[in-house]
Amino acid sequence: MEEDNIILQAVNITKKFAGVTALDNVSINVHKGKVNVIVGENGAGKSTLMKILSGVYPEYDGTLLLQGEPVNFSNPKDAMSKGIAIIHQELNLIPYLSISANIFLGREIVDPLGLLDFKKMNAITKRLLERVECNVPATTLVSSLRVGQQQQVEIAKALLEDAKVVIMDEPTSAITDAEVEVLFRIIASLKKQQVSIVYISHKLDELFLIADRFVGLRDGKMVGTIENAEQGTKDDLIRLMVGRDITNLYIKDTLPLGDEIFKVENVSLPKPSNASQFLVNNVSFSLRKGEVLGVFGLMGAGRTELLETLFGLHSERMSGSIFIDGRKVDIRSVKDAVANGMGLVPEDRKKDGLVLSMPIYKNVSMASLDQVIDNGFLNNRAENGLAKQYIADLKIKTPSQNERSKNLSGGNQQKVVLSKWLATTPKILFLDEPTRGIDVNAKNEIYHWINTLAKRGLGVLVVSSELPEIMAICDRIIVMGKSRITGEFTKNEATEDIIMNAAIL
Ligand SMILES: Nc1ncnc2c1ncn2[C@@H]1O[C@H](COP(=O)(O)OP(=O)(O)OP(=O)(O)O)[C@@H](O)[C@H]1O
Repeated sequence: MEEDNIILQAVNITKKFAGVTALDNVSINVHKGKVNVIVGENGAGKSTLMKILSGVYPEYDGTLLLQGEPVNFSNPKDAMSKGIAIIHQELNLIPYLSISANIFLGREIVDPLGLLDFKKMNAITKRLLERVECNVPATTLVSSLRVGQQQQVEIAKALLEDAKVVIMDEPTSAITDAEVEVLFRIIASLKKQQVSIVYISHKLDELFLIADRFVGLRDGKMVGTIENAEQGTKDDLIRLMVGRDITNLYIKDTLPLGDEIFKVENVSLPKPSNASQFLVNNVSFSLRKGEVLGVFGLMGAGRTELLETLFGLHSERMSGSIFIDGRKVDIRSVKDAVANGMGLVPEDRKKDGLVLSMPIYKNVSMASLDQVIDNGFLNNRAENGLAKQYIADLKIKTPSQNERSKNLSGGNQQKVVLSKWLATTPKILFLDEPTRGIDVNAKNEIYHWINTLAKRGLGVLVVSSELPEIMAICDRIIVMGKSRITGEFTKNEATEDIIMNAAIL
């Protein structure tokens, strides 16, 4: 590869945090007009490297070269003015401002009188929105946009500054399949304009659709590249990430099922704004001990609302009945749910699952304080012991149980949330998208965990929008569409086509 095909280079980059070397002498090249995919297990250092490339971390050892010239970005704005933009997993728009105001925030256009030139800014925004296939007026409030559209606005914002490199950190983790298609078309058109993409994702199948080349990171080190993505196989990619083949790929054991542990009858949840429309509409199902029941549905089908309703989060509006071990229960709060042996690992770990500023051990014990209280006092040793056990069991990558949760990589944060709920020793566990943002190896480990829990006699309800996942890990699958149950299939009956057809009813 000739030098002029390389737009951005990281040369011998080392980045240390207290106690952790996140990047160890890493050198990578970003090729011009290509989709450069960075792969690696959770905690490998991908996000840290992206933050260095985009000015979020101005301090590190080593050098960045932009078109062969050394650069040092003092902050993301500085990086952006030099043509490097980053689209974070959590989008950064201001909801109560218009699209145009967001795009021009901090770089507003003023007319000769010094007044804000809305007409000009709206006109430029309109053109940028067209480039990213977002067909809404420039004056639309960001709060009224779907997540996928907000992401398109972020990309439009990057294009305003004529980005040469756009970094995307797990861009498809929260958008619909239709929005993914639009995103991939935008990426293709950016490539044509010689814009370079740096892309991180754990969804291996999608990577093969868009990657031109792969760069592998492992434990903070650069371990190799696959220069021609078309010639790489899924096994090559896994080997690059993990350093070995994953031989123990998951297939669920078929276990004898126990008695019915959980039953739901005619559960409904009306919309807060309109009691004649429903977020969950007349849902009934049952779950047996040792059973893994999947809930599949497209975005907005009511899956997360169903779990929340059953977990006592909307008790004031909910109707219908819940039975545990054949006994009718009244779940009016999360506390009631936990007291009745239920656990919920939520979809949005940062918002609902973790207190990020707290150390790991506090998060792990948070929902099971009775286990770590001695004579009315918190027993620090018991709390630490509990956390240590889960760090070992779930292979959480951290210097110690004292590390603040916000310093963990995304995948490892997810494992802490899982630990928190396993520590409550639930009888019924709800998992909402349990492997989002999780690498291929850790996914496999989590599947084995789910199997182990089922063997211990738990009833497990798993919501997932990944069809291959739900088909691999469940004994039975219910499908939701438009807030109702639209299909139910055993493991043997389920095929991707049948499930998808039920979901789009
Ligand atoms: N601010 C921080 N303070 C301390 N340690 C950190 C900080 N940020 C990252 N780390 C550590 O650096 C390592 C690399 O983390 P990074 O987030 O870059 O991984 P990643 O490859 O993006 O992982 P994932 O796929 O799980 O998101 C991890 O061990 C993480 O705990």
